[in-house]
Amino acid sequence: MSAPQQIIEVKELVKKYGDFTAVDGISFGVREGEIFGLLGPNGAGKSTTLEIIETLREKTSGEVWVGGFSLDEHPEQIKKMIGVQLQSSGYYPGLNLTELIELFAGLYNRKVKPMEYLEMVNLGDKAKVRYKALSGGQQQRFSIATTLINQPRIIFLDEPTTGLDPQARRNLWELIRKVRGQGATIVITTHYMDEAEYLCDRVAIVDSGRIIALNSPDALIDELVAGGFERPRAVKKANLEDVFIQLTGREWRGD
Ligand SMILES: Nc1ncnc2c1ncn2[C@@H]1O[C@H](COP(=O)(O)OP(=O)(O)OP(=O)(O)O)[C@@H](O)[C@H]1O
Repeated sequence: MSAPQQIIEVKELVKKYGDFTAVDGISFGVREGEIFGLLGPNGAGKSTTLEIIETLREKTSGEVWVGGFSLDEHPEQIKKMIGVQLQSSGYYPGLNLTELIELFAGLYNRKVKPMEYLEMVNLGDKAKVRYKALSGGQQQRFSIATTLINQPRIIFLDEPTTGLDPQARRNLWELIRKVRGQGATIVITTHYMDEAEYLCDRVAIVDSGRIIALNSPDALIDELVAGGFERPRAVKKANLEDVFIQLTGREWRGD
């Protein structure tokens, strides 16, 4: 097969759990430097797809390349170039944030200044606080900091804003954009349409283990409108979330 042109290439990926097909022949490519979204409802197969690319889950069939390396032949090379967001259960509850960053750095065999990472995600004042004492938004920001320690070319974020309030979500969106601005490619799963529209350069809409559309959010909307679609009522220039943010402020707070 010819050499892949994109930083991630997925071809005809299938994952079965017994008789159930969770991922049903998915193919897509991710371009270097983009924020690529897997958008779909609960159970669509987004996490399964992500975990296979991350080398954390066995596939049933299909092919995956990351940074030119085949998942079947060079999973170790792939692990070196990716940053994976751990679920919160993966953190030692008794360690403070500085100690946790040092622990990760040790795993990756890197010397780092923990404060640089904490400041990047606006947690400099929490350096001596334990992970479990953080709020939901702070925990998500911290977990993004840990994905950066390995200086990865590609960062995978699985539903990074689920359960956060509007300020915390928007703060996290800005953080994700900042990380991309430093040169990383980002693959994100979400079931929030506004998140995909705001953050992603391109999205694959996943449903029942298949990709049913893939394009930039603008192009997908334009295609729909070109097909004669009209919203049933006039579109307002703001939504309730905008009202909430306007009233309660945009600044960092105890999120
Ligand atoms: N270990 C497993 N054994 C059996 N079925 C599984 C397993 N893991 C996931 N599934 C099933 O595979 C389907 C896809 O799950 P997956 O977690 O990939 O979906 P998702 O799109 O990420 O959804 P969510 O947003 O709910 O996380 C679901 O129906 C789920 O129940």
